Amino acid sequence: MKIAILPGDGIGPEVTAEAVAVLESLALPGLTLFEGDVGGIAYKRHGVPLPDETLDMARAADAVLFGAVGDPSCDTLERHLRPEQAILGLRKHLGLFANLRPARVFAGLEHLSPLRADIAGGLDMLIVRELTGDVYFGAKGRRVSEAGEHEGWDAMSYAEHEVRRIAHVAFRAAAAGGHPLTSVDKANVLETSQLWRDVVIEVAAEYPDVELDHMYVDNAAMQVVSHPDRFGVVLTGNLFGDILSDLASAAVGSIGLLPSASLGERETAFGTFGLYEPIHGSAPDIAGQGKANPMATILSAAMMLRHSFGMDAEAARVENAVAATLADGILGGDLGGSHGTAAIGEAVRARL
Ligand SMILES: NC(=O)C1=CN([C@@H]2O[C@H](COP(=O)(O)OP(=O)(O)OC[C@H]3O[C@@H](n4cnc5c(N)ncnc54)[C@H](O)[C@@H]3O)[C@@H](O)[C@H]2O)C=CC1
Ligand SMILES: CC(C)CC(=O)C(=O)O
Ligand SMILES: [Mg+2]
Repeated sequence: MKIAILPGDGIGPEVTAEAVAVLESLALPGLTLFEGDVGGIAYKRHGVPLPDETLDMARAADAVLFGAVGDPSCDTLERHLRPEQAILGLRKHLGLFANLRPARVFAGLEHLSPLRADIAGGLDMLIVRELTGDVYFGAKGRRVSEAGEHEGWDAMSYAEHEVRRIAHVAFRAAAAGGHPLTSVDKANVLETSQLWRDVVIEVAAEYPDVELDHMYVDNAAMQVVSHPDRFGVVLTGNLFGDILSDLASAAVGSIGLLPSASLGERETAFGTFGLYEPIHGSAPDIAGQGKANPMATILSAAMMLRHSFGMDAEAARVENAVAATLADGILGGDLGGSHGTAAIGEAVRARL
């Protein structure tokens, strides 16, 4: 089992180190780790945010553990050289169109949520976000209008096959768990969303046991914090999924708690090839201070064990250790505590 470790920028290396330590302490037989440069650090060392060697390393691996990319000193670079292009490029080149972002309040940990405990207790949803299409990957540019004004533009589009394949992922997840499925779009305004909705309705015919409803994204944002219990599986596009998952993380308690799995169609000898990363970014405001919560990355490693290595028991072991750490009040600053990155990682390992 080969894992490519891509720590990236800011808090990426700090949180990745703790997740790697958790994986190593499980003493899994035949585990080999390779490390590569990605993001701003790669730009500074190699002149590009996603060097060919890094992409080749990811391709040769059975799974990728990714930290985060983003560096304020790179924000004025031409867009194709910016650190964020590395994660977009990895997703696109590796065909990782299905992003799973589970958000749940662990039983007994409702107090970590800013929501009222009776509302927070109902938060247990899986956001299935399309990851290689939408406005993030459309044509974009600058132009000058007839009036001489500068304009920025980004094209939003989805092709039927892109919607169909992510819809199947979401319907399968809903069917397997007996959950309702909510497809989130903005079909009242966007043609891209109307096509999305039409295709989702078509796919629904193959899953007669899944209860499907459609919701506009603005309403969905409200419902995530007012009635989270009405969501089981949430199916949505790249842009809306990005925003809704940060919102869901805040409702859980912190963005430092939400993991993700990015999957495609490639199968390895061990499971489905995937890239695993926390949903947060490089958090430049706390980088280098040992303050970052590594739990989202540790939980991402647990998702790797489940999806890429078929190790459900080990995945549950890691998830239970994180829940026990939280229950014991070992909290980072993001959750009102004072524990640092290393202390949290150590506490999780002690509870494995
Ligand atoms: N997948 C990726 O690599 C992503 C990269 N980014 C990049 O990261 C950089 C910073 O972006 P922001 O919008 O500030 O989002 P961010 O997620 O990095 O940070 C947002 C806020 O959450 C806090 N935070 C994030 N992760 C945390 C953790 N593990 N523990 C404690 N607090 C945490 C940060 O301190 C900050 O106050 C930008 O360059 C952005 O483009 C943003 C999102 C995803
Ligand atoms: C940096 C962006 C491209 C990605 C992002 O915010 C995310 O995937 O959550
Ligand atoms: Mg995001």
